[in-house]
Amino acid sequence: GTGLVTATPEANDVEYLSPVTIGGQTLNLDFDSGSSDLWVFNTQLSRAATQGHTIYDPTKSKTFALMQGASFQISYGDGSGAAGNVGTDTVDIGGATVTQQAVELATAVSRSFVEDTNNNGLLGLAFSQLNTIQPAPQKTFFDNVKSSLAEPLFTADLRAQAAGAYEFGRVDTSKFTGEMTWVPVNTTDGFWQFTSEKFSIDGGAPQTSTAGAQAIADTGTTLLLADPAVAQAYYAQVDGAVDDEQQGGFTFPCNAQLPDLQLDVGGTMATVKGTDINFAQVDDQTCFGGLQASPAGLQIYGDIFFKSNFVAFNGGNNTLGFAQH
Ligand SMILES: O[C@H]1CN[C@@H](c2nc(-c3ccc(C(F)(F)F)cc3)no2)C1
Repeated sequence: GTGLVTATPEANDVEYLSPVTIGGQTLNLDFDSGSSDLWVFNTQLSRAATQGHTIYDPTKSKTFALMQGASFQISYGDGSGAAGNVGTDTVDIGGATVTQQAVELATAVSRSFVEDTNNNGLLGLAFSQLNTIQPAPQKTFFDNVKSSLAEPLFTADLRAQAAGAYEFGRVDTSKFTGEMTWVPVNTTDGFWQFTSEKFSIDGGAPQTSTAGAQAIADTGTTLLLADPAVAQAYYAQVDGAVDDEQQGGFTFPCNAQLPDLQLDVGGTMATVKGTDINFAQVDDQTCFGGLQASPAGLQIYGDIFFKSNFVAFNGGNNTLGFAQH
């Protein structure tokens, strides 16, 4: 079978939310190809924590079962996190269905999740080895649904300030232009990881990123966190750009002409549109860049990258497909 849901951007495209039906109850979740837990806001959380959120009530589901003795605790790149207990229930994403999917019920969430009232939990789409359930890690929705899909893959079609889609089981070739390039994935660390060691600015001479070399496709990260050499070289081409410690990264005058950025994905160059690199206004003249230096050795290609590139995640042969859109 297949499954299709919309991916609706929050303000400034900081995240994209998609409807998931759990035991007959539908919540908007943040699909995250950089983690592997499916957890939800639910009736166990305090009224204060759930104010404004849509919550899952396991007592109202005919198909819920508690996973005795199981718990989870997860933290994300920005220091946010959640923890709680675990059950199983029927999970449906746009028609693709898994019975007895591990559903993690938060009993504690960090402040930033409480305040993000449209986000009612995360659905992890990285590899199951990263699942945090104890004593025994459980499979992701994709791992469970894969064998029943027409093709063992899902695609991310994220758009700048417009509704996009996640699709399970097929590659909708009407969603992109030109050819799709497939590259091998290194699953050792549980991410959709690939080699990315070259870059160019506005189609100029290719340069080699020094610390870079490896990148992950991460729909749950807002920005494009690249090798510092990439960010330095890019913003050197933008008049008035500065690395502003107070703002936490590179900023530039909002009327700046932003060049396109080409990034190597497994040997082929993928383009990130300059317009997509203007992320958000931080004061009347100044804008914050969607391209920033990665704090780690690993490059994290987040939503800024996906706005220019349609990506297919193939769990059958562990490859990633990239196409411009
Ligand atoms: O951990 C890595 C795996 N993917 C990245 C990720 N980060 C979040 C996240 C979502 C929402 C929030 C909050 F609502 F603001 F709290 C915080 C973090 N989701 O995926 C980073």
